[in-house]
Amino acid sequence: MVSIAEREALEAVLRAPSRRPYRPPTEIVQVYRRSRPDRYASTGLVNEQGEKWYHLRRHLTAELTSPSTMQGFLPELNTICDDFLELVNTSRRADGIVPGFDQLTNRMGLESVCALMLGSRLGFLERWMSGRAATLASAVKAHFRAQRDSFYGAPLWKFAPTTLYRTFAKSEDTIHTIVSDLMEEAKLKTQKNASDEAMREIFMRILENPALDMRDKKAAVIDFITAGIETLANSLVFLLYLLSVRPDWQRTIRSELPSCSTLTVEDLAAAPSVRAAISEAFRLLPTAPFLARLLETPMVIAGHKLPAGTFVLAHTGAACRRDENFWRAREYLPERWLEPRAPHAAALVAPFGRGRRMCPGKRFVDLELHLLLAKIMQRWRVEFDGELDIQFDFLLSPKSPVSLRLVEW
Ligand code: HEM
Repeated sequence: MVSIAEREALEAVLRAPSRRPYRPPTEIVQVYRRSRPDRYASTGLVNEQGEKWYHLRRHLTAELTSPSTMQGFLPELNTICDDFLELVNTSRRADGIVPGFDQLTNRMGLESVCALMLGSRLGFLERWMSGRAATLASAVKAHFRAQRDSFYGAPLWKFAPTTLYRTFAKSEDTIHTIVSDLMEEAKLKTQKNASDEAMREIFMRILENPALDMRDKKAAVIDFITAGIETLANSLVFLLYLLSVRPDWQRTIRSELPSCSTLTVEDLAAAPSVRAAISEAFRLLPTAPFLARLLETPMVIAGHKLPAGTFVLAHTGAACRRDENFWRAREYLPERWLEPRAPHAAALVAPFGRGRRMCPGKRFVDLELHLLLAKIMQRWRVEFDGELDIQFDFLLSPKSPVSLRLVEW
């Protein structure tokens, strides 16, 4: 395995043309799914390679990456964000502190990604979650942790069904069962009530696509849900934490926003300070701080010859913190995105990856983070005491629990 963080090396690896980029799979998912052909026709979009990956990508992501589908989802997303703010408000103490803010953002991630993928609201933002919502939330967490541990720990699970492997299999099993039930329910609801087409568009397109095996459809929903929740939740925590040191920027954001609660694409476009705040948070604290690739052709990097098949970790996050790539690189300065000061190697900021394997959730996340930040700033300013504890948890994650303060303007 080779790690790189130099600008030229990163550009060479991430810009190498490839029709079917090879990202090393998470082996525990691969092994488990191959052992369950009754449930899985493939290892899924995140872990497949080559033609099979291309087939899944083509049929599963067209709607998700379409600007018009996302615009159609905007009214629903406005409501989901408002419900999240209400949940935050009810959890807020008299001094403005919101204990366990990270848990709330996780519920927000679950509700919005499930609404997007299943076309119906599941109740993760209700004050008291249903038993099924709580079970799904903890299975998603266990699934994620087990993947991380299988990646970094001793690979004993490859030789015997260790506790780690059983935990992973149990979480995958729980998620599969719940997602199967939810898909059935969502299908029935859709047949009964065709009024909310924008919200159901992605789900129905996937469900009705004759080119996809039903097992792949379920695996896709599982993969989208598990890929989207922690990433989204962590990004919101990091964004608010970084912004807490810039009360002036918070005031600028607020001054650019209207006071109405339903925000449109035009409202967001008229607030460039929101975009700048988000871009800067992704530069300084990206939840996915590196990208993994397998070289398809031999390459010479910094004078070293690397053969085809080399596993490369491209540390875009580390490169973004170097002064040779960004002016005052270690500081949170959203203004750099409105008036760039050299050096400004914007191409190194790749929180959603690069090329054809880039995150298909990017457009959705962009919209959701814009809405959330705008709505929070309309109502409160954010304060944080001290430093946020961050751990490398497969992704960069805040060490739980996170408490921040939301103060009325
Ligand atoms: C802030 C939130 C998110 C971040 C930072 C993020 C980041 C990433 C990154 C870095 C990759 C790897 C890209 C590459 O190798 O070039 C990826 C892949 C992926 N993401 Fe996301 N993601 C986020 C949210 C989401 C959401 C909400 C969804 C689903 C709705 C999603 C679904 C996926 C899928 C399915 C892949 C695999 C794509 C493929 O291999 O073709 N992600 N994401």
